Amino acid sequence: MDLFSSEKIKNILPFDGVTNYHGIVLNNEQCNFYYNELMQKIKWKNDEAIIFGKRIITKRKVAWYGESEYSYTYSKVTKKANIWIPELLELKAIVEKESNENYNSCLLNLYHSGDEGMAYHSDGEKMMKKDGAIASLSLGAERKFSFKHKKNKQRVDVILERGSLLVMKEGTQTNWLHRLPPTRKVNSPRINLTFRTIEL
Ligand SMILES: O=C(O)CCC(=O)C(=O)O
Ligand SMILES: [Fe+2]
Repeated sequence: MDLFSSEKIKNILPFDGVTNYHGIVLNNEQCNFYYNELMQKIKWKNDEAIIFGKRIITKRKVAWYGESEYSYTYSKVTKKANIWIPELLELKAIVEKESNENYNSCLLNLYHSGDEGMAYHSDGEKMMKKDGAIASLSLGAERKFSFKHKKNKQRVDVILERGSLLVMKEGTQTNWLHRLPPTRKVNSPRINLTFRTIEL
């Protein structure tokens, strides 16, 4: 983060957490380039999860990447990571510079249209660095993203623009849930990358 860009960075949570919206960090050309590369090169798979004891397959596609083929447990199902590809390392470098943090893994989500989303949750898996930053980079369609306070249920919405960066930091996962609500207004795909630190 440099002195001049810090003006546009703001904490969107009113209390009990820091989540900084950095605005657009990739130009139009970079957005098109990485969107197309990731669509083709990522090993997209439908996600499996156990919800209320039942195994479900999501319409949304996902992929985990990192420096080794570590196993990780997410939504109660254990999966194996893929090794970084050059395009992801380039994006990781951009995000690390902008957020002034380091990451060792990335979860990618592909929402084919507005009828795919993600329900309220927080990202506090055992393997994740406690209260570590999670940097969320968005490509493709713009979507609304919502936070809900775990105790008083206060809500905060933010529009995640194409090429934008949102960094969830201290307090966010402990005190707030977040979701990507489904919407009828969007009928084109969105790719989201969340860079994280996993303790291996
Ligand atoms: O798609 C998004 O913007 C958020 C995804 C998310 O919350 C997650 O992968 O944990
Ligand atoms: Fe999340």
